[in-house]
Amino acid sequence: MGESKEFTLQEVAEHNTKKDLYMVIHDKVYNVSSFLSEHPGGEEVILDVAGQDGTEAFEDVGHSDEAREILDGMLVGDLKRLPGDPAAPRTAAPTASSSSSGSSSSFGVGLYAFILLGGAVAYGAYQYLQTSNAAQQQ
Ligand code: HEM
Repeated sequence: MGESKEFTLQEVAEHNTKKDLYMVIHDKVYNVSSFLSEHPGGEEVILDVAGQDGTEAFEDVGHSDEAREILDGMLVGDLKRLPGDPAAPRTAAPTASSSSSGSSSSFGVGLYAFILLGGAVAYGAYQYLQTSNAAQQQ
């Protein structure tokens, strides 16, 4: 423990050139410079996330296990998120099933909870108005 190097997002952002290119995926920091010209998806897409968090870009493509093994060989350390840094993107973990269609479910649950809560409040307000109306009419 504690042996691997830690980088902040600021430090990763300094490595954003072709010859010195770091990239964050799932809060790990990779030095991708040597792989850039070999990437089957082209240099451009990787340069787009040079020095940044490329988790979403990487996972959106649905990269193979082979691609993840290549990543392992380029690991240089862990990302250290500071207070105020953007939170880690909520994409499927590398070990999750190959289907990428479930990523919106957490939002769905929150939305249902919100609607239920809103309904309960509206019902309570309605009941209250009914009773106070009835009281006035007597
Ligand atoms: C350093 C991180 C990355 C590694 C190691 C990597 C590796 C690979 C590998 C091995 C493939 C071949 C297909 C496969 O095995 O899945 C591939 C394809 C591809 N990659 Fe990446 N990739 C990386 C980052 C990215 C990023 C950030 C994007 C941005 C969108 C991207 C876009 C693509 C696309 C579009 C293909 C498909 C190319 C095709 O089939 O014509 N990759 N990548």
